[in-house]
Parts: sequence; C-alpha cells; structure tokens
Amino acid sequence: MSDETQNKGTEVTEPETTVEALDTVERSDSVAAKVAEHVLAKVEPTVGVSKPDTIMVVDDVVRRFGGMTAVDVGHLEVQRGVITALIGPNGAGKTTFFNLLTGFDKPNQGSWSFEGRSLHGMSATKVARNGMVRTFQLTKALSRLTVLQNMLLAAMDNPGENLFGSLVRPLWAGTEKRNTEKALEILARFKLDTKKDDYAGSLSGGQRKLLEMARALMTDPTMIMLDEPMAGVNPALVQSLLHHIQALRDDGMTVLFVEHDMHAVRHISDWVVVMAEGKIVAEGPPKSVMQDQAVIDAYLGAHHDTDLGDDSLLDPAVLARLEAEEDKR
Ligand SMILES: Nc1ncnc2c1ncn2[C@@H]1O[C@H](COP(=O)(O)OP(=O)(O)OP(=O)(O)O)[C@@H](O)[C@H]1O
Repeated sequence: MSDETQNKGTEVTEPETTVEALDTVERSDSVAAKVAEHVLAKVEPTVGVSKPDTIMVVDDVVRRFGGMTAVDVGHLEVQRGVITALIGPNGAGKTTFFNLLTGFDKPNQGSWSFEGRSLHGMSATKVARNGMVRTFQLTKALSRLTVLQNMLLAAMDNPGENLFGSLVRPLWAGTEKRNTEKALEILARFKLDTKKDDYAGSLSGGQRKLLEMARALMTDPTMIMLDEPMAGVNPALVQSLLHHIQALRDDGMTVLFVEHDMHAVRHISDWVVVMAEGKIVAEGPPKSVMQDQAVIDAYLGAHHDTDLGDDSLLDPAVLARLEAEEDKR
C-alpha cells in the first residue's frame, strides 16, 4: 500500500478531492512571491505584452501536422523568476508548444530565445545544458532503476554515462561521490531520501512527480518546465507538490508549467498564459485571466463541463452568463 493510501482516512481533515486540496493551498508569502506580484501588477494583461525582465522570448512559432495548425504563437515573453502557467482546454496545443520550446519537436517556422540566446534548432540536451530543463515522466526503463540511480542518471556531468568516462574510473568516482551527495540533499528536500534504494516504479503517483522534479534539479537549472505536474496525483499530495513548485520560484528559478485545470493554476501562478486552438488568447495575473471573455469562451467552447475554478473570482455578469448557458443545456 502506498504512503498516500495509508494516510488516507487516518486524518479527518485530509482533502477528498484535488479541488478541495487546492482550495487549502496558500500562496507563499515569500519575498520572491511578493516581488513577482509587485512587478507583474505593472504589466498590462494583453497578449504578447512586453515584460520588464524576460528570460524567454518567442516569435511567430508555427507547428503544423498535415493540414492542421497545432501551434501558431505570435509573440510571447516569459518573465524571469516567476511562476508562469500555460493553460488551455484539451487539444489547445500546450504540449506541442512545450515540446517545441524544449527542443523535443521542430516548428515549421519561428524563433525563440532563452537568456538572449537563440534556441532554434538546438537539441533538447543542449537546451538543458543552457539552463532550461523539463521534467520527464518516468519511463518503464527508469521505473526499474532505484530512486538514487534515477537521480545520478539525471546529473549532467555524469561521465559514467559514456564509455570514455567509465574508462577513467578515478575521475568518475570523484564526480559520482559529489553527485550522490547532491542527489541525497535534493531527495531530502522532497522527502524522498528514505526511498533512495526503492525502485522508482514502486513510488506512488505523487512521489513520482516529486522525483521528476528532483531529477530536473540535478542539473541546476535556471528555468524549469513542468508538464502537468498535478496529473494523477492523489489529493493528499497535491498541496505538498504545489508548495514545492512555489519553493522553486522562491529559490530563484523561473518556472513554467503546463496545466489544463484552472483550479490548479490560480493558487500558485504569478502569471497565466492561455492557449486555445493553437493561439495565445489571453495572458495576465490569474484573477484577471479568469474573468477574460476569450478564456471563458475557449473553455466553454472546448469543454462544456469544465469548471473554471473559484466562482468568487468571476464577476456577477460572467456568472449569470455561465448559469444561463447551463440552463440552456
Ligand atoms: N504528433 C502529432 N500528429 C498529429 N497531430 C498532433 C500531434 N501532436 C498533437 N497533435 C494535434 O495537435 C493538437 C494540439 O495537441 P496538444 O497535445 O498539443 O494539445 P494540448 O493542449 O496539450 O491538449 P491536452 O491538454 O489534451 O494534452 C491536437 O489537435 C492534437 O490532436
């Protein structure tokens, strides 16, 4: 039985649903959170708006699959040191866009830069070496390795991964010792140190997500990209996961995460970018984005049963419209 399952039921206050869990997540009151809020409050919430300190800039990125345009992003700037959520209904193009930015897919046209350096045509490994790293779901192969082995494999300077390195054993041994110390430190941060010798495949859904994040930190990234970090996570671990994401920002990293559930983003993100049908249709602080007509239309158009999040964040006119739509069905 997983820890999550064991915990369930023993605490009366434990959330039953992810939404319930999210409702109790408090926004970090760290200096970084306050600075992010203060700086972004001065940015106009309009698509393509300039940011005061950009870490990534995207221009005219288009990706087509046959006759279908999956991504068509004109201009996007990502602010350094804040948590940006990339949201949108199913099929909006989020994953495709994410794969393009991280070098896992190639666009038909467009350019984008990270820290002022063009990433066009750069391999995923090179993108990671430049300080932008994405999390990966645990593959079957990685599930058969222990938690610690997963961490060591993620270390960028692990010469044991290549033949030459394994031949110069004394050099490798020194690096491995340093990497092991680093891995154990990071695992302790995620409360996974006691699981270091367990097979990664034996971890619960939430613990896997934490390991994915922990692995990414082995490369000391400047920017960390998370793909649906809350997907498949037990409500009992959602709060802890969100606290960890905020802690990344509080430690000075830039975070960009993809999510389709609005509930998940409003509590922790500093800035929200909304995609629909391949295009960015809105961007702004979570509160204003949820009241944006284009966002409501995008979600309603794609998914009539989508819950937009906390009703109290919607103004009465929007609520009345949603109720009218509901009545019509
Ligand atoms: N390799 C591919 N070949 C053909 N079509 C694709 C491919 N990858 C994505 N698409 C299409 O591109 C569109 C955008 O898909 P994408 O997965 O990027 O959306 P998404 O916003 O991430 O959706 P979800 O939230 O469901 O993951 C969809 O219509 C999808 O079917």
